[in-house]
Amino acid sequence: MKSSALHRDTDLILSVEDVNKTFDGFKAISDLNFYLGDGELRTIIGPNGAGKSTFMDMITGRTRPDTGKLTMHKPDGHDIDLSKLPEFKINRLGISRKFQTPSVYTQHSVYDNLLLSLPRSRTLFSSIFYKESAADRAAIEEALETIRLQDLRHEIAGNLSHGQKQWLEIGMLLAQKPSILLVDEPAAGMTDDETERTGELLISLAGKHSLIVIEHDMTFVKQIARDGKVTVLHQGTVLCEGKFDEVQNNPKVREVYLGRGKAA
Ligand SMILES: Nc1ncnc2c1ncn2[C@@H]1O[C@H](COP(=O)(O)OP(=O)(O)OP(=O)(O)O)[C@@H](O)[C@H]1O
Repeated sequence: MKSSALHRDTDLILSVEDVNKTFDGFKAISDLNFYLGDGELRTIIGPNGAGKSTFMDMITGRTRPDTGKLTMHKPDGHDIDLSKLPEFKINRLGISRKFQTPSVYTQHSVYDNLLLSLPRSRTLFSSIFYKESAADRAAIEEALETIRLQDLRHEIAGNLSHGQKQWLEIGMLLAQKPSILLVDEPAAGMTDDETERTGELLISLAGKHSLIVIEHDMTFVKQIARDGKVTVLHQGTVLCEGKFDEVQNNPKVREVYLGRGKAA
């Protein structure tokens, strides 16, 4: 039952099958199997060292699996073997990653940050002849609306709050129209209000994009998971998968994760 072909009926966008990764004799990822539906918002939790970052690193090509398959399923029916591709080519396929710390151009305005992130505009930006097109402006307006920073479009990004910077960076990634967006602990360091708004933002992206969100904050996980699936990683493999309540009440999860006092 591990053939990716068998899973095509269910509109998958990503299959990770029998993946292993060892660092200096330490098995960071162990027989990992994971399937992401097209348009799904999947939350991943797991204790420190469970392999969450390594998992994302393998999807984006930052780290190569020792064995196993990572396949992106394109809407046109083509399957692409990610394990053979360099990082920049995986990015060009529409797999984008948002790291935990915000990365924006602090000297530029919110608007110009979004302009800079549009495909092709970065190399042209410094040219005095560069003028954004109507399509560019429409894409920027759409991103501003999605991240709810319309009123701060002229603000210098360096002056934004931590949460606003995170939303801006998400907007910058969205300007590239990713198919799969990987988001690493978006709520870390945010106020409660910012956390809730971030949850609303991610929920609004599901359907248009497929998302994998790693998070430790259980209130936030509950907010974004809603009726969707939560995957629990432990010792480099999937310990269990299910709805938030099922996962939270699973004795194995409580033992390895919730029982360690990190969660609600
Ligand atoms: N480049 C590397 N070299 C050696 N060991 C590594 C490397 N990358 C990760 N590891 C080890 O693999 C294991 C999994 O690490 P990983 O960072 O993927 O876990 P994580 O679930 O993201 O943890 P955290 O929640 O603390 O970020 C850890 O024991 C880590 O020390």
